Amino acid sequence: MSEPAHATACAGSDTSTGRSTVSQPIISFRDASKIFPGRGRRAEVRAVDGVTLDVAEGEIFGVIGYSGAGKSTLVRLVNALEKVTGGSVVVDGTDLTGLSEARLRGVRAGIGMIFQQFNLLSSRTVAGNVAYPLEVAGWSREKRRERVRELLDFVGIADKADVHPRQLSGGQKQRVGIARALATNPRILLADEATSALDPETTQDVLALLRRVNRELGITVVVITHEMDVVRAICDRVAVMEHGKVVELGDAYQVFSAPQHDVTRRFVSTALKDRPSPEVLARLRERHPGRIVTVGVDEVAGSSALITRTLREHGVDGTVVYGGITEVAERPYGSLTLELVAASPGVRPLPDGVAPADGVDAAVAALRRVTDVVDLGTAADPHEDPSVVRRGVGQAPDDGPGGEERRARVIGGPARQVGGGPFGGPSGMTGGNDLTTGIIDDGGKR
Ligand SMILES: Nc1ncnc2c1ncn2[C@@H]1O[C@H](COP(=O)(O)OP(=O)(O)OP(=O)(O)O)[C@@H](O)[C@H]1O
Repeated sequence: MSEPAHATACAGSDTSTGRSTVSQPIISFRDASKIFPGRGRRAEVRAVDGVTLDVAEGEIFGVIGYSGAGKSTLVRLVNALEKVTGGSVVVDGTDLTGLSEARLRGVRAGIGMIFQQFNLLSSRTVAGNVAYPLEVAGWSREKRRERVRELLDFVGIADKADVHPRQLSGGQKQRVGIARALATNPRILLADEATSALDPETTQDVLALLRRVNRELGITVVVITHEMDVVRAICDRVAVMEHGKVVELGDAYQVFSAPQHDVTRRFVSTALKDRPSPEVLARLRERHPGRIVTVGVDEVAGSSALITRTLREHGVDGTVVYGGITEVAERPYGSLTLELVAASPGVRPLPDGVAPADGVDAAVAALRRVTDVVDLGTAADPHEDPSVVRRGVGQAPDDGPGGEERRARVIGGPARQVGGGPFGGPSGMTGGNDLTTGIIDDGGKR
């Protein structure tokens, strides 16, 4: 794993945002397990299996995994919609193990939750939905009205207060869900596949709203998803789950740039489309006979200006033939694939002592000193792309001298042992809903 799971203080958010980078955990899982007993011939299910991790106060923490990995069960342990069968979960200093229902209601009051299917009350207006947890909590009519107005303003649907959910788009419904979850000022928001039913553009809008919830209201957000793009867009840290266990845990940028586990590599490859596939590479070689290299671009090494300067110093022309630079946790990350050709001395004088034939080799060596480089050879002498192997089955790459040190600079810590690549209730609702706290539950989707 990328990070000791037992740490009591957690690495927090991006320093460039000016937010605190270290804070105390607001949620702690300690060897937490949830085993659903077998029934008849059905075997027991270890939905959550010995998970130890901390969620830092004020961060956006992602939990990613394929279907059945245990993500939903893990977060349902946080508001005790499911109870641990082993280990413990501590929320905001309170150990939930063995807590009475009355005490649990107090803990739940500090936790909001939103769902993939929104779970709105179809018989109530938008304002009525948002007011619902306030009614349950005993707020006066006047205070409720004021709070609902404030919340609908915050989520950007003040004009929809009097319409019913059926008249709303998916994105608007989720905004109502978010407003309702925030109504009683929770300190934690759990988002269970909150954007999975939305189109890509609406997904971005809702993710931007969740980021505002985190930044402007200081609410810790735990995002469950099966989409690495969601992690890329908003998460500070991420836990990758498989078969009930956390198989990788770390800063989102670090996990993207040096994924350790096969499952993580598969997720990362779905979110980063910057590398040419073998088929694309074959076509590139047909069109570009020169030396093809893929260079990493990130906030420390490999800025395009640095790459251009390095090539110029070696009398080499570089043409971008493929690539993409995106943001991971609001920091630049990606790669460019270049065709390198020694500049003709007639066109541009070579630096002293550089012969045209040496230029490309020397430039590749120099690029390796400033960024991660995958040398794909030429059409006449093609080199295999090790990242195809690396991203597929996880062999450790040889990313050239200085690779570990470079990655350490990128992730802001000491050099690590890494095996990853250089880029390397009421009507209309289902489920059990706690009418005392206004907690809305989707019944665990089962
Ligand atoms: N109430 C339950 N009774 C029995 N088994 C359950 C129950 N809830 C979940 N499970 C099982 O626990 C495992 C983990 O389920 P969980 O819903 O936590 O996974 P998930 O990663 O959220 O999956 P998905 O993305 O499909 O929702 C699955 O095998 C599931 O069938």
